[in-house]
Amino acid sequence: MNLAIDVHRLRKEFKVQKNREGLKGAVRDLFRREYNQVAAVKDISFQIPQGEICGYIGENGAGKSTTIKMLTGILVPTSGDIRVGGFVPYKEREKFVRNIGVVFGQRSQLWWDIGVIESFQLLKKVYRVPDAEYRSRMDELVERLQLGELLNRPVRKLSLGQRMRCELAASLIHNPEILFLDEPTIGLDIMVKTEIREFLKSMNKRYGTTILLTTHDLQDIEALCSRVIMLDDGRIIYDGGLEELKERWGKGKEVILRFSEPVSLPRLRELTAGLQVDWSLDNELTAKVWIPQQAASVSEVLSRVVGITTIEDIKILETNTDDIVREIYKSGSAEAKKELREEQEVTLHV
Ligand SMILES: Nc1ncnc2c1ncn2[C@@H]1O[C@H](COP(=O)(O)OP(=O)(O)OP(=O)(O)O)[C@@H](O)[C@H]1O
Repeated sequence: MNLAIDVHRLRKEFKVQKNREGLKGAVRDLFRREYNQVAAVKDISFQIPQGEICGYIGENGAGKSTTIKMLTGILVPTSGDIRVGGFVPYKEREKFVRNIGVVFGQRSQLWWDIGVIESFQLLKKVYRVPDAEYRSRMDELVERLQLGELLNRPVRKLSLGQRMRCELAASLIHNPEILFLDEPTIGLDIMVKTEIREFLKSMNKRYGTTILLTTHDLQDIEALCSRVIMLDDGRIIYDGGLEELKERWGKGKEVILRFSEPVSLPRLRELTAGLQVDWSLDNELTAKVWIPQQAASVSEVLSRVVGITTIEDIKILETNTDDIVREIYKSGSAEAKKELREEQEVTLHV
């Protein structure tokens, strides 16, 4: 397996100045500064194979940006090993940057006062992209990201969504193997978010571009990532498939059924006797059933009720990823949460 990103026991500590209290303390600080060491990333290890789109998530201050800055060579790690595209990012800067693209949603890599196309031409020179390659690449990016009308406008005159489309194009001018995206959809409306997600998916498929995506928007993760790495207080608390995460931590499913004839709660409960599911009625034709993860499957419940009358419509609602991830953040550990749930199950069965 070819690895795009290979990280072993990566650590970053920052030296933070201590502020002593009061005026006396402030004066003493002027003469003799004291410092604390703060660990932002604490000995994390992970590997990302070429061509994967991986979500890198965590609450504010978890250490995501610090990791991305080390992976892109902006920060030097305190300890640990990193290889990105075969390079040690902070050592082999010039060769290394030709392999990667970076988009920081909150910061621009384009020159504010000049036309977008001029920024692109400058980046072409920085990355030493041959003319023919640049032309065919630009044709593709302009078409896919609908940049035609934006090319001659200065960046400061673009809307956020227009600027983000240009930022993406800028990060891909040199066809990098690995793309780092830090909050690429922040502040964008749903239409632009969707366009950007579709674009990223197609780039990944077409060129096998590896993407590491940092985001607070879990819809980005759902749309793009098969894998997610979850960070809390500088440590990895989950690294695995998104579906697995949902299966492991989802609490159950709610199924809404619309019947062709009136149904009663006692009848529904009687039909599903023995399954620990919970029925309620919205109106005489519409019933809701909550199926806890461990209690029964949707098909078991449906097979019991299917005979009573025709089912006109079925809607299955799963616990959404936002809820699952919020709960894991709250508990601080995916493992701790699992133990907690197992405990609850034991209590339930007693
Ligand atoms: N240059 C720095 N000097 C001191 N501390 C820093 C520095 N950069 C980051 N930190 C601290 O390291 C921790 C991790 O910060 P980081 O920016 O990596 O988090 P994050 O997960 O990207 O958060 P957010 O979602 O808010 O961007 C925080 O406690 C932050 O205050």
